[in-house]
Amino acid sequence: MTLRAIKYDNNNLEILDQLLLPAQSKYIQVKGVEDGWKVINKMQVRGAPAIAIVGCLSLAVEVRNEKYDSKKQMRQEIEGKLNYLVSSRPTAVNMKIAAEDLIDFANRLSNDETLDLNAMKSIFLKTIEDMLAKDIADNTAIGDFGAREILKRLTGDGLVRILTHCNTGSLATAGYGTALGVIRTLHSMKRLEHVYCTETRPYNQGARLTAYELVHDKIPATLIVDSMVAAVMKHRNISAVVVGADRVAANGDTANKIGTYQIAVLAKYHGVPFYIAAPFTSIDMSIQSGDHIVIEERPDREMTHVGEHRIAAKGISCWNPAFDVTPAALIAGIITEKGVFRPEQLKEQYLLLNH
Ligand SMILES: CSC[C@@H](O)[C@@H](O)C(=O)COP(=O)(O)O
Repeated sequence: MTLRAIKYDNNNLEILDQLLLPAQSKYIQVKGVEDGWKVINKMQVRGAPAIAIVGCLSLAVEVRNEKYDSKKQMRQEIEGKLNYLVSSRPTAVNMKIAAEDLIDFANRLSNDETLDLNAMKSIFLKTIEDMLAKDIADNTAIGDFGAREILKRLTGDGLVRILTHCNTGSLATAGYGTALGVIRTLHSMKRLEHVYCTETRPYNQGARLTAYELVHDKIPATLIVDSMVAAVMKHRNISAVVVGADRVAANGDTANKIGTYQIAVLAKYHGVPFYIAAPFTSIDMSIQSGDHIVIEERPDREMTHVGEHRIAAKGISCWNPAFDVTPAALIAGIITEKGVFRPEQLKEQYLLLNH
């Protein structure tokens, strides 16, 4: 069993094929941007932070091997390739934000007359390579802030029971995870009694990937199907729900894996605090509300089949949105690497802390 979704050494990029987990652990080499686009689009790598890191590293592999005539040519090619990578999946914002930042950075390097082509290339590559370590550091900070926030509200036996949805762990990030990072921290503090993870139909990120991570780390956990959430809240005394995000709008509305919204509605009814755990790179201040988030629709086959096996009646039509938007009013707090914010505080805190 391995929990390393992304391997990058000596300009060699490999990703753990998440379509094959948990049955097989097999790495695939990503030789450049074309491969990067394909592994993201086919969901061989998935999870908002991992998508951005793999996309950018696929560009790094290509940039290092490429011979450019000028800094201007390098800058132009970088821009075109990053824009192409952004088109691989539309909902998670991390790749788009990384692309905008890197295009802006390449422009500045290109205009800096003190730098030659080689210097521009190595500074640019180093910036991408640093994303791996930064993501892990952000996730451990999210884990600490999130655990403290949840324990602060605690009454009763001192132990918590958490419900989570989809996969937000080492497999969705460079390591440790966001919502699953909060769970890991609670477990390491010996304050976690139990985790309930949803199956997360139709792609089963919960049953295949989160369950795999929880078993790997020996965290006490139980798998439930998506339709059991209300029953678990009624019968198992859930302390908090913690999930990840693909895009958080300026007002706190949050797009995450399909099914998140209904969990938030159920949490409200049962008086369970509902948290989003996400790095600043998942916050999109360019949109005021979740109404502007484009929701990816995936092929029917992901609903009608499990692997090669058809489970739905032939001829039935399907609707398969991969994400939904949870309104800010249902969110108790957004746990980031810079602190935990109520949705209405997010904009002000982001503008203050994002540098
Ligand atoms: C830290 S991962 C956060 C989100 O990307 C995660 O909750 C999620 O919705 C993943 O969706 P996926 O379709 O598997 O890429």
